[in-house]
Amino acid sequence: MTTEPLEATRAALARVRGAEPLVQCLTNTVVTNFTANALLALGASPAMVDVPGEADAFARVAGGVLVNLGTPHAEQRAAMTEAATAAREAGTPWVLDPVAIGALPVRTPLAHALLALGPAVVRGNASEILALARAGAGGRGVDAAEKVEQAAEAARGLARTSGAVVAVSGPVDLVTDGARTVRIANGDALLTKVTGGGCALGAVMAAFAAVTEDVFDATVAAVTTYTVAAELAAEGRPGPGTFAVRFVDALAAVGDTDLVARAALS
Ligand SMILES: Nc1ncnc2c1ncn2[C@@H]1O[C@H](COP(=O)(O)OP(=O)(O)OP(=O)(O)O)[C@@H](O)[C@H]1O
Ligand SMILES: Cc1ncsc1CCO
Ligand SMILES: [Mg+2]
Repeated sequence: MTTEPLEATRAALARVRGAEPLVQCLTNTVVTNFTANALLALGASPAMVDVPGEADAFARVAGGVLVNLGTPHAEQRAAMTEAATAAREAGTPWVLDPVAIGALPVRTPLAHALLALGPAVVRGNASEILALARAGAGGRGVDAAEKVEQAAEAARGLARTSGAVVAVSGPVDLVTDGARTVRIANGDALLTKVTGGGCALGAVMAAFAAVTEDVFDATVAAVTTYTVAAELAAEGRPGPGTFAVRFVDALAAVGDTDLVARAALS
């Protein structure tokens, strides 16, 4: 890290809230509303601009872009390639979330093609990262079949070959740029009982990357803020529906005191 990670996280969160970065999301139909609410609660400004003919221009003015392959219909696939190409040209950091790749025949080659367009961050569960690194067959639908540490070496290799920061989610998240690796032991299993727990994290990474020079610092800050908020929301062990609502509230409320008290970075 360029700065001590907890300090970098606190500073990055303040920048997100101060700058209200515009985050373009090309994401799946399951999690669109949850993702927009998570970004708004955090202090960012979401825009689900995923139509060919609009995606290019928007990626040039957005602070960050999310490309999530959860439900990649033909029109959205065209817009994804458009947005990623424009983001690369304009220097807009963009996040690739290769949802459920491995065996599925449309999204798997699409993920590899998008990877070649230079995402700033690749975010996925262990099975998705192993599949993108061509070291695994993929997960069970959108869920991981492997543990985070089983994907650690593949994540480092993928970071080195692609130039992206790679983030593997799970009970303990791992973030690597191929040289540096940080683990974040925060979060709550309730995040896996609500759809979009991983998908909204990708959007939050785009918001942090929009306001942070070092993409590795940005990604660590995003995961730390997001998973500490999940811990706040999980207090009292609510059911999954109540947790989802409380999580949005917690993204708005999470602050320095919570980060200092809870962040478990190593
Ligand atoms: N057992 C757990 N304990 C604590 N936090 C967890 C646990 N499992 C996942 N998380 C957290 O949940 C978030 C989403 O991670 P997960 O690995 O479930 O993503 P995913 O499989 O891509 O999700 P999605 O269903 O959105 O595709 C991350 O912030 C991670 O830290
Ligand atoms: C359930 C589901 N199916 C495709 S995308 C998605 C959201 C969680 O990844
Ligand atoms: Mg996922």
